[in-house]
Amino acid sequence: FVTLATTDAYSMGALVVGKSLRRHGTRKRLVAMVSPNVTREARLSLEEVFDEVILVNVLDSQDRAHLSYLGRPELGVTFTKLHCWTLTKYSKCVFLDADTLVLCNVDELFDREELSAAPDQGWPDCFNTGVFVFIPSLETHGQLLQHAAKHGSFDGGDQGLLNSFFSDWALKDISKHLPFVYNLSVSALYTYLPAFYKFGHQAKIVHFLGGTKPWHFRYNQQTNQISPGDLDRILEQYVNLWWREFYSHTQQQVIKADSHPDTGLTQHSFVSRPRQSEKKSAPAQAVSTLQTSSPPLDTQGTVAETQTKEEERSLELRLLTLDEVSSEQPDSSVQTSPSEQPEEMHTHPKDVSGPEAEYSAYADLHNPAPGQGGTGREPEAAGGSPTPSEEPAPEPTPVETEEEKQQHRRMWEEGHADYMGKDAFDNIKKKLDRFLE
Ligand SMILES: O=c1ccn([C@@H]2O[C@H](COP(=O)(O)OP(=O)(O)O[C@H]3O[C@H](CO)[C@@H](O)[C@H](O)[C@H]3O)[C@@H](O)[C@H]2O)c(=O)[nH]1
Ligand SMILES: [Mn+2]
Repeated sequence: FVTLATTDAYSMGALVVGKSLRRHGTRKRLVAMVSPNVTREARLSLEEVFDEVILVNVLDSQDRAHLSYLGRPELGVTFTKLHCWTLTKYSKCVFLDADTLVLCNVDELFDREELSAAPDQGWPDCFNTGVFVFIPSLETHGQLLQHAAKHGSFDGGDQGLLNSFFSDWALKDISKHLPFVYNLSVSALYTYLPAFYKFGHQAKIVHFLGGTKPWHFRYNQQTNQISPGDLDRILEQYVNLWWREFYSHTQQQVIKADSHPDTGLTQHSFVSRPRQSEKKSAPAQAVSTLQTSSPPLDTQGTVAETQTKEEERSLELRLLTLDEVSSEQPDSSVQTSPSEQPEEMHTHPKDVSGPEAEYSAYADLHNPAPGQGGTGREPEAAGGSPTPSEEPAPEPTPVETEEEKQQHRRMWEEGHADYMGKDAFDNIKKKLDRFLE
C-alpha cells in the first residue's frame, strides 16, 4: 500500500492510513512517499508505522487555470503521486490518498489489475484517484509524464491526468471498477443519503475528499470528539473515528492544540515517548509541531490521555459485532514470522522490533498486569497484544446460554462492551485463535 504526503498536515493523514491498515491486519508492505519539506519529526512518526518512508521530489502541474475549475489551487502537487509508478521493487501496489481511512482488511484489492479504481461520485465515468490499483513500471511512469507534458490534466491534478491516460476505464473492463465502498467519499452523505443509509455500513475505505480534512478540526481527547455541531452528525462520527485512529497505538501523541498567535492556524504539538525497543535513533523527548490549516476554534487544547473512557468506546458507525471480529483478519504482526519477501509484497515483514513491538511496549506501560483483561485497546486491534507466551493462562470462559449470547451481542452492538470481563482482550483473542484453528 502506498500513500503520499507533501506537508506535515497530510502526514497526519498518512499516519492514519498506515495505522488503519495495520489495525486490520494487512499482510502487505506499507510505503509512504514524502517530500523533503516534511519535517523530520513527522517522518519519524511515519517510520514507526510504515515499512518504508521514501523521499520524493514534488511534482507540480502548475496548472492554475484547470485547478481553478476545481477551486483547489493546492492540488497541483498531486502530480507527485505519479512517482508511485517508480516503486518497481514491488510487483503490484494499491495507492491510497492520505485523506482515506481503512475500516477493514482490504488486501483482496491486490487481486485486481491495473488500473482498477472506484467511480468518482462527481462524474462516475471517471475514476477517483484516492484509491487505485497499479503496477509499478518505469515505462508507464515515463509515458504518464509525457502525457502530462503533452496534454496536461483536465482538472490540473493527478485525477484528470490519470483518467485521460487510462481512458478506457469507463467502458472496457468492468472488473476494473472497484465497488464504491472501497472509496466511499464522505460527500456521498450529501448527494445520496438514502443510499448511504442502505449501503454505508458496508464501507471499507472512507475518503475525506474535498477541501475540509479531519485534521482541520480540533479534537478533544477527554471527550473523544471534535467540537459537536461543527459537522453533520454522520460525518462527525467518521471524523471522530479518524482522530481515534490518529491517537491509537502510538508513542507520539498530540498533547496540545492551540491557535498560532500570528497566523491563527491550529497547531498540534506532540512529544515522543522514550522507546523501549529502539529501532532507529530518535530523541527520547523530541518535541515537534504539526501545523495544520484549521480555522481557529474555541475548544481548549487537551492533555494526552491514550486510555479512552469505556463509555466512549462505542463506535456508532461501524461497530464490529463479535462475529465480524471472528471473520476479520487478525493483525498478523506478532504472529507472522519475520521472513521478508520484499519482491512479492506479500508477507508483512515487521519483526518484533518493529512498531508492533513498540505498541506492545506501550500497552505494557499502561497495563502493568497483562492477562487481567481491559487492556484499553480496541477489540479489533488483536495483533498488538503483549507477547502471548508471556501471559498467564487466562481464565476459561464460562459457557453462555443462547439467551445470554444474544443479550451479550446486543450489549456489544450498543457499545456497552464489558472490557473488564467477557469482552476482555484475552477473551476476544481466544475467540480469534479458535476461529483460526
Ligand atoms: O498539499 C498536498 C495535497 C495533496 N497531497 C496528496 O495528494 C492526495 C490528493 O489530495 P486530496 O486533498 O486528498 O484531494 P481530494 O480532495 O481527494 O481531491 C480529488 O482530486 C485530486 C486531484 O486530482 C485527486 O488527487 C484526489 O484523489 C481526488 O479525490 C492527498 O490525499 C495527499 O496524499 C499532498 O501530499 N499534499
Ligand atoms: Mn483525497
